[in-house]
Amino acid sequence: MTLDLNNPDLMREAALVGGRWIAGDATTGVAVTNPASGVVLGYVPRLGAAETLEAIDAAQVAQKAWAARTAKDRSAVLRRWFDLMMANQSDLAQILTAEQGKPLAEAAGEIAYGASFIEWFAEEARRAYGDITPGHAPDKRILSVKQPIGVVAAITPWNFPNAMITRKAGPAFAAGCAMVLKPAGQTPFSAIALAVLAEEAGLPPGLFSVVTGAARDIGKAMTDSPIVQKLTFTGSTEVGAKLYAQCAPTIKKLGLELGGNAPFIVFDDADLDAAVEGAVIAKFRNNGQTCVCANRIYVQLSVYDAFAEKLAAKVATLPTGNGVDKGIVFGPLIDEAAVQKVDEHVADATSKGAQVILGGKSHALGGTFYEPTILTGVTNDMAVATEETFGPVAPLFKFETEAEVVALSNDTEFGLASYFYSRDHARVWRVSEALDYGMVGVNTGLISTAEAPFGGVKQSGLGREGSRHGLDDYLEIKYICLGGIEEA
Ligand SMILES: NC(=O)c1ccc[n+]([C@@H]2O[C@H](COP(=O)([O-])OP(=O)(O)OC[C@H]3O[C@@H](n4cnc5c(N)ncnc54)[C@H](O)[C@@H]3O)[C@@H](O)[C@H]2O)c1
Ligand SMILES: O=C[C@H](O)CS(=O)(=O)O
Repeated sequence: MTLDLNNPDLMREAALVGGRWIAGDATTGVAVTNPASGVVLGYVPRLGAAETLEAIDAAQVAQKAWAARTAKDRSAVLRRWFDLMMANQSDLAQILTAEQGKPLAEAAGEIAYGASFIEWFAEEARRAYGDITPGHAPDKRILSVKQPIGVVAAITPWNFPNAMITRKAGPAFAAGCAMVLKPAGQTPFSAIALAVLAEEAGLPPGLFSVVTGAARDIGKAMTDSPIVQKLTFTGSTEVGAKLYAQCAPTIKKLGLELGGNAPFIVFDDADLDAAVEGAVIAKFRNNGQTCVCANRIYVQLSVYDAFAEKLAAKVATLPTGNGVDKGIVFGPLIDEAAVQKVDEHVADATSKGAQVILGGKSHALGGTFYEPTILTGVTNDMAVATEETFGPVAPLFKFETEAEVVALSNDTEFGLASYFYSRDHARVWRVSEALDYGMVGVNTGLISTAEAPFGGVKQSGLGREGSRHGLDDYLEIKYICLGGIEEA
């Protein structure tokens, strides 16, 4: 399938291994399909352990030279990469929509968001400060310097095929590391397009590899390799736990951005219209396929009916369709398994007494399109209360007191994002501090930005991506003790 690209070279049916491009084809390669139409977009090579080890070896060589360059020099290359991403934003968005399904406007937004991590870490690259600490003895001086971890392996998901990569590549290259990336099998072309632009920006050969193909084999080669000093993974908690265990024998540093089950709380003192706007973003962005999506919507009793009515009225105006068509808000779900999970959650809820006030079934468009759905009368015994739906289902729970809803919100093994609406400043402080999550959105449903430390607690992961903290996850602190400094 041909896309209408200004820069056709960005849509490359190939993987990048240690500086060489390996072509994919229909006979031996892996097909990549458009979730809106089922049409095959193209093929990427089915690579495995051998090519992964080749990429790791090349990364080890390239990383040494890259780390030896000045931070200012590395910063300039990253800045050029950012400029190229923005100059090619329309093409990158077209590729992203074609393989992931999100509407073009949302895809273009992801490109800008993804590029912002490269921009941010182009600036942070020059601020990996060390310390000189007042010593404990007159003949000694205590220094600490920050140095790059080395070769990093990255594995990323399909739901944000651009930004989940740059959120790792930005700090990694800024710190002086090299990266071997395995993108999601559903969305490799966005990763490949980033590599094409990285080469053009001046990233040296071998520093960044994109290995497509057999996930388990590629992942095992990454986790087994003693050369790989860090694994950074974004995806499900289930897979994250497996990779965590696989990294243990070589004591790798880990970055884990895993699953979520975000509560979205509407107190009776909230601005209801603002809360509805926030709920639409927090619940339905990327068709509900984000790790920080509101998975449980708790509404205080006295405003429950008004909120439910307003939310349904708003969502009913938002169109579903092919993401390339103008004005579309809801694209397809990524695959049939995603539709099945959404259907199971809706069926489970209604079988236990929930009511469907909007949607509730596959869309008339067929395929993997699903009607945006709002459920009322939802209770804690339903699957939507404990499982990540990862689709366009807004389950509305009732609550009476602040203490009750904080306890309900925290009753999960996840701890990524949380949200609440209230105009009582004392309550804002109390609830922000009481929610057991890595991130809290107060009177907003959209919190993700390069300037902020993105990440979770409990089984939602380890580490932070973005902010000034994000660079530290790719640096080691080296302590240098200077002795023998005798008095003159
Ligand atoms: N915390 C975050 O920032 C964040 C962001 C996006 C998605 N997610 C989570 O990811 C999940 C959805 O994404 P997904 O379906 O792509 O997740 P997934 O865990 O199924 O896959 C993620 C990546 O891991 C790879 N993978 C799967 N099994 C593997 C194995 N055994 N060895 C090596 N690699 C393997 C996949 O090919 C893909 O590239 C949801 O749970 C969502 O919450 C979290
Ligand atoms: O799926 C979760 C990603 O982290 C998306 S975002 O960073 O919240 O846009």
